[in-house]
Amino acid sequence: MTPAGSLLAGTGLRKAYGPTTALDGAEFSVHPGEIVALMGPSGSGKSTLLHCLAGIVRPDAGFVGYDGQDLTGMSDAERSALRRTDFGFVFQFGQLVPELTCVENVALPLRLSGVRRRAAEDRALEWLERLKVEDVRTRRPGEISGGQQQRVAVARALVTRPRVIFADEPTGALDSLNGELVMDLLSDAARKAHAAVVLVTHDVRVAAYSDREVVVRDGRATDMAGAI
Ligand SMILES: Nc1ncnc2c1ncn2[C@@H]1O[C@H](COP(=O)(O)OP(=O)(O)OP(=O)(O)O)[C@@H](O)[C@H]1O
Repeated sequence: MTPAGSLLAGTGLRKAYGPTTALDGAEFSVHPGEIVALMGPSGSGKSTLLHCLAGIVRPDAGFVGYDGQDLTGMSDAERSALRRTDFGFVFQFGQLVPELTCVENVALPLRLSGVRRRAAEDRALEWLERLKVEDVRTRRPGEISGGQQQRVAVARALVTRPRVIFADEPTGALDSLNGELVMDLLSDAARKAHAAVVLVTHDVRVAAYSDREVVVRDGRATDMAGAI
């Protein structure tokens, strides 16, 4: 169902929004432990491809295979359960729950999978320390900076040790030092925990952390290694 050795793969993915073709037969695959950067001009379909691969957007045609399962054939409930247990998300905006403190936000995915409050918050605090935002643990997202929010969101994405990490401009709100910190932690997730990491970025410094760059243009994806 997926190319040999790959953990996640999309084949013949098509998606239109009204008259706009966002994906036009895109192909993509990623192995465990591999970091792939999706690059390309604005509006070329990078985010749509990421969202299809993550089971957030259902493609009009084509299929997504994950670990021997057909993601496109699953019900919404099955896909949400899979996203919670196996996937981690780092998006630039709007992912923290405004009513919860930062430590509660990071602990949330663990709580949803049945970990007790104390243990979940201990682990959440360790990740806040790794991201150097432990000092904002009792504050709510509206009371901290955009860059701090992004680091809290990275902590929340990594706390469950996901098998696939989807990151859309993961360093967009960060200065270069904190950008490096986030990229080092995403690299660790790939190298040490063998997570597959799919990154959307315009930043060549971020892309430099990847093993492979895939260029998306007019809704099609081309592996740069194959193009050389
Ligand atoms: N929800 C939506 N409704 C309507 N059109 C959409 C929607 N999402 C994306 N599109 C359109 O689909 C095309 C691909 O968008 P997408 O966001 O995937 O591109 P992108 O490469 O990620 O762009 P950027 O680099 O600017 O974030 C664009 O023409 C965009 O306007």
